[in-house]
Amino acid sequence: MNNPALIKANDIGFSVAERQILQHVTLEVQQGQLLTLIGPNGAGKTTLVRIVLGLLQPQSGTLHRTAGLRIGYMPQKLFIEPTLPLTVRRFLQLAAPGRRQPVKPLLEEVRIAHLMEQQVSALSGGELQRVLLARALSQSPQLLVLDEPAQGVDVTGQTELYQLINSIRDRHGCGVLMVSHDLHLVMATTDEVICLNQHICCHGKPEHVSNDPAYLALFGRREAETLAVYTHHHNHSHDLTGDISHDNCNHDRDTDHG
Ligand SMILES: Nc1ncnc2c1ncn2[C@@H]1O[C@H](COP(=O)(O)OP(=O)(O)OP(=O)(O)O)[C@@H](O)[C@H]1O
Repeated sequence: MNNPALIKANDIGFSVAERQILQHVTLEVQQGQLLTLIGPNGAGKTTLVRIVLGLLQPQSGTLHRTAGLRIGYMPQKLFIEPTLPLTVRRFLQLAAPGRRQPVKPLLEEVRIAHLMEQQVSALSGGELQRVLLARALSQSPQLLVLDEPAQGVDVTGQTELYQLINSIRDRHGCGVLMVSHDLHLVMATTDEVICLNQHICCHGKPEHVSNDPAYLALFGRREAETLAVYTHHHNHSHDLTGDISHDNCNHDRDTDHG
């Protein structure tokens, strides 16, 4: 794909209180590209997303965004006070007060127009995720950043949601940076996958990554995925904090075959 890059992160490093959270992370998202970030719990995915959004400043490396880039962000968690009377319509109006996009087409796009007058507190997990997606779309984004958009959604609903995200990408031609735990569910719709565990363990087309030894070491066993207990057995190891305790791997963008 040779579309213009919307964001370019180069050799990003980030640490908190001397604990390295990310190191040597390089990636770019192009217009119309769907890039999935995959990695175990605590791998640094949300931290990287927050750096891309400009909410965190990396200690090393550079992040370049296209001038004036409009980003629609769907956070991993959004606490909405359950006792607050708030309809879906009002919630979306509050999300983009300056832009005042009509709410109905947004909800039609995510296929929940019938829920416009429903209380947000009464939504199912899958419905809430679609409302949050509509909220991200209310920014007319050139780049959609989705942090585990399918969490709290059953497997059938997850597949539908990923298909919906893909169709939104096709319709709007926006770039998508998406965090996911399950490569198998996103494989069909993802252009490129980056497998992150503090550094980039491997990257490439989904079929390539799914056969990469580093990916298999992290995610190979389905039961391990189900239990969200991940092991990491390539040519270096991570201590309890996730730090690399010894390593002879290549820390640049090239694949780290474990
Ligand atoms: N502000 C912070 N202070 C201290 N540690 C932090 C901070 N933010 C993140 N971390 C740590 O950095 C690591 C990476 O966190 P992050 O949320 O980016 O991981 P993740 O890959 O998104 O995980 P998950 O899949 O569980 O959501 C975690 O071990 C987390 O505890």
